[in-house]
Amino acid sequence: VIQQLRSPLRNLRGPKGTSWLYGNLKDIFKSENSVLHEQWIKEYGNTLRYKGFFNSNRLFTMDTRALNHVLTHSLDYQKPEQVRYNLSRVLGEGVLFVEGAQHRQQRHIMNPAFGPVQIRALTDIFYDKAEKLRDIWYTEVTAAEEGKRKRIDVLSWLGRMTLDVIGLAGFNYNFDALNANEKPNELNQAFTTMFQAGQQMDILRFLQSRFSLLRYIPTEHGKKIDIAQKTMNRIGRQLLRESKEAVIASQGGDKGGLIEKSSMKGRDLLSLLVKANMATDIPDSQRISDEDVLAQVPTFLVAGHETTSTATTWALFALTQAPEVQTKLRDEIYSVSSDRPSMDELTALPYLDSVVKETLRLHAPVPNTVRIAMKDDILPLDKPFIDKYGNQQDVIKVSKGDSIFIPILAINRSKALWGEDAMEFKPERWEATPETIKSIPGVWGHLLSFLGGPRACIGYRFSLVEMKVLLFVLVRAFEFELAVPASDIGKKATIVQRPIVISEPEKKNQLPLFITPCQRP
Ligand code: HEM
Repeated sequence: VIQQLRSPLRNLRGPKGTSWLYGNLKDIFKSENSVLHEQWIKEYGNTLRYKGFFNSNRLFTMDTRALNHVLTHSLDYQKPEQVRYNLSRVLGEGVLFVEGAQHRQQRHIMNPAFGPVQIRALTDIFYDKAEKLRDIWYTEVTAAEEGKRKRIDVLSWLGRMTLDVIGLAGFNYNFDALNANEKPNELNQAFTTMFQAGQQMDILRFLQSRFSLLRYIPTEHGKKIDIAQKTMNRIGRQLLRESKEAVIASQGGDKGGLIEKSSMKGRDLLSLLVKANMATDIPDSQRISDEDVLAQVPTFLVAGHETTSTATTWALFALTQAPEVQTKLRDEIYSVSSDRPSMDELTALPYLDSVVKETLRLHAPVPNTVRIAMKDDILPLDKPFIDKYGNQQDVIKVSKGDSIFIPILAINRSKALWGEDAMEFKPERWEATPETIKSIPGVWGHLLSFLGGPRACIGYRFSLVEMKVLLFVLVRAFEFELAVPASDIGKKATIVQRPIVISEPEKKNQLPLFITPCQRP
């Protein structure tokens, strides 16, 4: 209460809360991502406040200078305590969870594993799994009865593909999720339990995330997470042990052979991380503990699996809605003679690049995130705003504890930044982009999709190459058509925004497509 009374955000204009407990959050949750925020911008301008839990004030600004300040000062703007609690239940203290010096230390050790050279070495894994998916789809659609077309839920298949990829590329573990006849293996089951539990919200969980004393109350949901966590931990330790043994063996056994940080040759991310952490040419103070290394296994799974499969699903959706784009992309792909171009050849394809950028712009898989101010601060602005007293303000004042919404999707599709056609899927826009987007503080492509600053997505290169391989292999082999009317496709607003068929709510997330093998000219 005191924090709310002293917060300068109370002087900003914005909508009234519609619930004493949820403020405007339920309305936001009920509507499609960003839609309500975009209405508020029209009503109150670029900088406003809306109501969060217990009607607290939350800052919402589209000002790219202010957002840049928040993202680049990651020590002063951290993840909210309740988000961190929920993350830690599922992930342990991985890089997605930790803050401050521990985060800097983990990122420092992990960054090299995500460099272009390391991702190049993973490209074969992407191709192996993309081709396996292509062959499965081919068998499914050609086995359909004469005259009947088989609907394929591309979202779930792409999810299996990216799970297999992150298993192998992340820590040399074979989920074999693309093997439809096999029961999901132990780690897959544990991960699914955790992920589903992580997405559910009830009143007790909500209160537990806010009030630490309540965390001692045992719940069914908590028990499930505990069991899944034990499985993940056991398998994680085994993978870590294997990685360490492999590193030692590759350096000529444990007879004092020196491990150079620059000699990273193992392919999977965990091995690279283990190698970098065991390197003899880094000071001990830079090393991270085994527990911290272990926490990266579920972190990679959660952060790197659904995000990429969702992005590729939206790319296929967009292609079904723009047949001319699909044809143009296929023509470009056909111009490549090899079925497996190298990572460099793939990244040099301009239209494929534009399609991927445009998908990540308009269908950002993570549509927003939130930060908390750790101290009183002043955010610089590009453009002044008018407060609720009608006065012009040239900066935004925030106080310690204030919550700040980071509008990834709203920035990605802002008409002020991208032009009047910002809501349309147009890969051609990337041939000549407006100057205004240069102010967007994103780590890649002037987009906020992977965020920016020290907490930007570490896996963006991994994801881009994986998406490009998938689109190359799939669009080369098939034509895609939506199996339901486009107006029946909606977006479900959770952490990752996935498609739903509005008329089939019981099926949860899905994207049903008709897939036709194409005849190469
Ligand atoms: C299209 C795919 C992806 C998207 C859109 C995406 C998006 C994001 C975003 C928005 C964040 C910042 C979240 C926040 O701080 O609130 C993030 C962080 C992160 N991502 Fe990704 N991501 C993708 C793929 C991946 C992949 C493939 C990996 C790993 C293999 C990965 C690993 C991570 C990690 C470890 C972090 C935490 C970084 C830190 O806090 O230092 N991501 N990602």
